[in-house]
Amino acid sequence: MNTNPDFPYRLYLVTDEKACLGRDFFQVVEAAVKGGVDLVQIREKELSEAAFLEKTLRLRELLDQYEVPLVVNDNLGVAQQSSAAGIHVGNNDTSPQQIRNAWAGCGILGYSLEDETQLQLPHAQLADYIALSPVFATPTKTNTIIEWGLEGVSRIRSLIAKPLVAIGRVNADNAAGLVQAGADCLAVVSAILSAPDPAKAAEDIRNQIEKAL
Ligand SMILES: Cc1ncc(COP(=O)(O)OP(=O)(O)O)c(N)n1
Ligand SMILES: Cc1nc(C(=O)O)sc1CCOP(=O)(O)O
Ligand SMILES: [Mg+2]
Repeated sequence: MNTNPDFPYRLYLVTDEKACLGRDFFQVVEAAVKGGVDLVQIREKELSEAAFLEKTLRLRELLDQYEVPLVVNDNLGVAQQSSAAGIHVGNNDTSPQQIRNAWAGCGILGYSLEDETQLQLPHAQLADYIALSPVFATPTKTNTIIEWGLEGVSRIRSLIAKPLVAIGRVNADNAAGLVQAGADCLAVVSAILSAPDPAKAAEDIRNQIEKAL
């Protein structure tokens, strides 16, 4: 288990307005934070650049009240203009090298690992955390390549000391196993945003994480 003081986060909410099932986006995210989410990524793939920036600024204002950092998915311009805490990128996005060169204020740089050989890339070496993409296949994001599974989490844990984030069909039933396998932080979309009670769903996952630490 990683105790990196620069990445103390355990429960990472990744947004998707569709997953809120028609409920108010900001109220659902706020409930999740009250339930134990300690890091949020805004990931809204269907918005225009202007709408994404506006939503990011509004979400930042909300999260600032709880001292919960906001990470922006993919979009370096929006991340910089909103003074977000950081950015998450995958293998088809702006590279971590470009981000480090262009944005001195980037506090949290996340990178999606889809293949063990990518650990050797500068992408992985420049990242503040590595996301295992995905630990379990999920209908929320289908353009993925592999499934790491618990065995993949353990293998990557044995190879690197960097914080490891598990994403993909994470829920209260598999949370403890993922932490025991070596994940430092669990990233969740639907098990929280689509839950009847998002605060309780976050609290249940958080409790499983804390028990397994
Ligand atoms: C925490 C976290 N992990 C993985 C991803 C996926 O990023 P990426 O591979 O760039 O895919 P998109 O999210 O851009 O569709 C993520 N966003 N967050
Ligand atoms: C945003 C994202 N990235 C993934 C990856 O594998 O890189 S899986 C994913 C969505 C995770 O949604 P849910 O918690 O509903 O399964
Ligand atoms: Mg991306």
